[in-house]
Amino acid sequence: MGEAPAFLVEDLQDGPLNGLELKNGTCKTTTTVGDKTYVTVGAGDGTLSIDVQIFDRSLGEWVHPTVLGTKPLSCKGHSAVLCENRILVVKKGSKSDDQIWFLEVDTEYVRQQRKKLGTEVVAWSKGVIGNAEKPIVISGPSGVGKGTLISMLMKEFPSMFGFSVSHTTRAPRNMEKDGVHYHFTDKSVMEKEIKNGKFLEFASVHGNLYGTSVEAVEVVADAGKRCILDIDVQGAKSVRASSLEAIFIFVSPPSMEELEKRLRDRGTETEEQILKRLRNAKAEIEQGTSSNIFDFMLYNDKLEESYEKLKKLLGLDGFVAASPKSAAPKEINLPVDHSVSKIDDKIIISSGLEKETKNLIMLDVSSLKGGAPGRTRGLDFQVIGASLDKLC
Ligand SMILES: Nc1ncnc2c1ncn2[C@@H]1O[C@H](COP(=O)(O)OP(=O)(O)OP(=O)(O)O)[C@@H](O)[C@H]1O
Ligand SMILES: Nc1nc2c(ncn2[C@@H]2O[C@H](COP(=O)(O)O)[C@@H](O)[C@H]2O)c(=O)[nH]1
Repeated sequence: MGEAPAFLVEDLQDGPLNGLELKNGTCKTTTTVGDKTYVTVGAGDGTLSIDVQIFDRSLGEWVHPTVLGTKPLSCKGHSAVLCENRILVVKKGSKSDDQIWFLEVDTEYVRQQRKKLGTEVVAWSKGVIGNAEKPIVISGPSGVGKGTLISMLMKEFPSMFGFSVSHTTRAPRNMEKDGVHYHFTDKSVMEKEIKNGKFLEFASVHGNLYGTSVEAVEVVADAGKRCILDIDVQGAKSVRASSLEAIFIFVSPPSMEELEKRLRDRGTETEEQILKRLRNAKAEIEQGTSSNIFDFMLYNDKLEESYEKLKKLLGLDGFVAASPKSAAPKEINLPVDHSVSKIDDKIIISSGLEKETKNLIMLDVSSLKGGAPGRTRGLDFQVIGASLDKLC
C-alpha cells in the first residue's frame, strides 16, 4: 500500500476522466493503493451507480476494471478512505442501511477473480452494522427428509430462521411457487448469471442446474434471521470452500429401501427420475459420510426423534420459541455534509460544518466479516460528542 503521490491526485482533480464527463453535481474521490489510483465517480442524482476507473501509474494509463458485486447507487455525494485492501465509501444523504459501502481492490476474492478473468477487478460490497449468525447447510440424498425437517424448524421458529431460496432449471411441481420454493429459471439465463458471479455455489443435480445466489443468503441475514440452505453434496463442498462460515449437516436415511419408499410415496418424480435420484444417492451418501465436509451427521429414521436431534445440535432443545427477539440492530445516522478520515484503525466521520464538534461518529472496522460478492458485516460504531483533536 502506498501513499497518494500529490501530483497525481492533483492532476485527477480536474478535467474529464477517460471519457467520463464530470457534469454538475457529480462527485469523485481518488484513493491510491500502490501503483494504482482508484477514482470513484457518482452522478449525484441517485440514478446511476457509482462508477470506478483506475489510473495505473506504472503504465501511465487508465484501466477499465471489471466491477463485480452489487453496485451502490449514486447519491448526493460520497467520501472515501482506504481501509487496508478495500476502500470504504460513505454515501451522503442515503438511507441508514445504504450509507456504507466497500470497494474491494486487493482482497482474496478480488485476487481470485483477477486470476480467473484475466482482467483488472474491483468488487463492491455493502457494509452492514453487526454480525449475522452462521448459516446452516443441510445436505443429503433426495427424499431423505431435508425439506421436511427444515419446514418443521421454520414452523416452530419463524422469526429465527429464513430459507435460502435457490435457483433451479427444473420444472415446478404442482404446489411449488416461484420465489418461495425456488426461483424457477431457464438454463441459458442461469448459465449467464453463473458467469456474472451471481451464485455462491451451483451444481448440476439429477440433470438440472441448481444454485444458491449470494443475494438469497444475504437477504435472510439482512432480515436478522439465520439462513438455512438445502443443497446437494457438491453444493455443500463449494460452500465449505467459500468464505461463508456455516454449519454443515448431512442427513442420512435408515436404508436405501426406506429412501426409495419415501421418494416413491412423495409422488413427485417420474420413474426415470426416481431411479436417477437413487443412483446418485449412493455416491452422495458415500461422500457425505466419508468426506470432512460435514460437521454433523443426522440419521433420519423416526421423524420426531430426528427433529429433536436437529434442535439439540442447533442448541434449541428446551428453547421457548415465543421468547422475545434480540434487540433490533443499531441504526447509524450520518450527517449529510460530512468528511471521513482514518486514525489508526478507526474511521472518523465528522460533520463538514466548521466548528461542529457534536455527532462525530467513530466507525470500528477491526472485525469485518464476509465481503464481496456478499455483504461486509461486523461494522460497529459509536457516536462521540468530542472534537477530532481529543481523539488523536
Ligand atoms: N423420518 C421420516 N420417516 C418417514 N417419512 C419421512 C421422514 N422424513 C421425511 N419423510 C417423507 O419422505 C418424503 C421425502 O421428504 P422430503 O421431501 O423432505 O425429502 P428431501 O430430502 O427434501 O428431498 P429432495 O432432496 O428431493 O428435495 C416426504 O414425503 C416426507 O414426508
Ligand atoms: N447445489 C445445490 N443443490 C440444491 C440447491 N437447491 C436444491 N438443491 C438440491 O437439489 C436436490 C433436488 O432437489 P429437488 O427440489 O429437485 O427435489 C436436493 O438434494 C436439493 O438439496 C442449490 O441451490 N444448490
